[in-house]
Amino acid sequence: MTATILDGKATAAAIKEELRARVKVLADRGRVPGLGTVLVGDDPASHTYVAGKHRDCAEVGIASIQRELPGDATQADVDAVVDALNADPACTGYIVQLPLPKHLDEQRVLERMLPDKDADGLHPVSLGRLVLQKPGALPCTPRGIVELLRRYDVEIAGKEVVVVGRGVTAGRPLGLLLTRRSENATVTSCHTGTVDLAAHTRAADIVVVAVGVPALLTPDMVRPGAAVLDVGSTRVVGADGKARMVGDVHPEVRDVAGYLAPMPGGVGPMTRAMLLTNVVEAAERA
Ligand SMILES: Nc1nc2c(c(=O)[nH]1)N[C@@H](CN(C=O)c1ccc(C(=O)N[C@@H](CCC(=O)O)C(=O)O)cc1)CN2
Repeated sequence: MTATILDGKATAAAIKEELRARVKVLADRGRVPGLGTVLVGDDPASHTYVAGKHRDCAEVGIASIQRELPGDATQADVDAVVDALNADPACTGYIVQLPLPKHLDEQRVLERMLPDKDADGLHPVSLGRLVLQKPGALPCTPRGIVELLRRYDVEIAGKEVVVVGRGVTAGRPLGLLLTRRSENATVTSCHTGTVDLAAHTRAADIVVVAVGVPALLTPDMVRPGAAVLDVGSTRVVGADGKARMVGDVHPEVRDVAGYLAPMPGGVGPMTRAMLLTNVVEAAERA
């Protein structure tokens, strides 16, 4: 068996097309949405991701507000940028690119944001709304995973889902999202403390891996026909001395799974598309 590829790139392109039309309606009413980004330091991956977010904005007609701070910025420097975005009427919503440099208190920065301007769904109030199943911005990676499965008609309701990883941007909120009444999956959360990971993954209809351990999920750990989504992304240097990004799913899983969201080209582009969706929805609510 060769898995059907859950093509996040093509799906994100279709979503952006839909968003372009919605942004035009807003713009015709004089309400162009604006996305702000706060980027601290010179981590190359973070710079790439933020640049991609602004390219996406340009594609669909969302205005961009970019704020960059040096790697030695103080907590007060970051607070000042957050306060300015909170007060800026042109900024519908914004994100603080994670991770922040180690000397900064990430949680304090997120908590300083106005919850209604949280475009990422990572503010404690947004996460609380998710727990309570109240409307609010949803974290982009989990939302992208659910949207990708939906658009490929992969049944979620009643299915056994194993989520490997409990980070705040992906694994932990994904469990909350999938167990909402509207999704109705049964979710097992696995992590570094899980004793027999393979026993869990082998019993799953859907496996999502988001830990950052290259090729952690091997073919023998997957039930034939299951849907597998790779969220991990680790920079490795090959024998040829060249650096490349690798996922958490072993390439041969493609021969066992029924569906595969690969890395690259699966969940990552959906994360970006869901950020735009959150911003457009916030502008439509305002
Ligand atoms: N404030 C946030 N910080 C971070 C988030 C987030 O959702 N909000 N998620 C990640 C980084 N991220 C977006 O910010 C992100 C990561 C990867 C991709 C992506 O499209 N990756 C490509 C592969 C990588 C590449 O080719 O360079 C893919 O999967 O096809 C998009 C967004 C952590 N920080």
